[in-house]
Amino acid sequence: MSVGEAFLKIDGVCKAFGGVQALYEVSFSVAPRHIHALIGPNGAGKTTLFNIISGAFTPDRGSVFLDGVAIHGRPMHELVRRGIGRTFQNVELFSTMTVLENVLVGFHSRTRCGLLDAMVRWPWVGREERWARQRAMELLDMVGLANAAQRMAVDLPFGWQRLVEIARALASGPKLLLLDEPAAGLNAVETERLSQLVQKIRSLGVTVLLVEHDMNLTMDICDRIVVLDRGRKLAEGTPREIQASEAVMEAYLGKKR
Ligand SMILES: Nc1ncnc2c1ncn2[C@@H]1O[C@H](COP(=O)(O)OP(=O)(O)OP(=O)(O)O)[C@@H](O)[C@H]1O
Repeated sequence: MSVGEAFLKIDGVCKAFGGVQALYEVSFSVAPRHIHALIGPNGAGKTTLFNIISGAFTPDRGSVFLDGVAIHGRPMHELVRRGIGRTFQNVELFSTMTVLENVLVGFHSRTRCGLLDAMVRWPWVGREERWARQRAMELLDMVGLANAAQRMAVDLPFGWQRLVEIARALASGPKLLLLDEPAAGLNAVETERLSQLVQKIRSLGVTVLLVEHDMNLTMDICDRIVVLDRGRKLAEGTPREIQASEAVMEAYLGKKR
């Protein structure tokens, strides 16, 4: 892939926490509308890299480019506006809100309405609200949870909560969606549904970068895979290339297949 084709470019990123070098000189690119996975053993640095891309952490060295623009070190809210959406390893929904309200929160970066506007209730506030509710219901329909819209989010089975989180991330209109272990805790049927959902999201023009331990899912749906090991990039390639890599088998899959 030439640099011109990269939608997300990670360039020489380093990050240390005290004496722990969580990431060292990590570089790779993600092409637009690709599904790209980041895999590696526990502590490899995957979540740290997600946190850098989404603006939670600043790299010690190196750069992150989104569509050619340097975004490292920018605040999270700006990165959401620039088109980065994410979900978390431990699902982070608002416990006192319904499913629909949780998704509506995701529209905040796209609507004009501030606290004062909401109190005054200009006519356009109502229009924005109606638009956001309609879009939120469409997103819930897309993830298969339209019927659960009025339920409290915390009352849903864990697998469904993950889908709500994806719907909320989509509400911000991302161009790049970061999914942190989306299949964790899902049963086989839910994982199959997730697989179809991620491919549908890509078909809508969204680039997807996911951290995932479920190798079947990763090998099935990803165009390319980057393998991290102890903070360094160990390998990169197509699922077939990664499966055939001796280095990956040794470091990550324990030589057995
Ligand atoms: N906020 C932090 N403070 C101190 N050390 C951290 C912090 N975040 C991550 N680390 C350390 O950095 C290294 C990489 O952690 P990270 O969570 O990025 O790995 P990971 O590949 O996501 O692991 P897992 O698969 O277990 O989630 C680990 O040694 C971890 O203990």
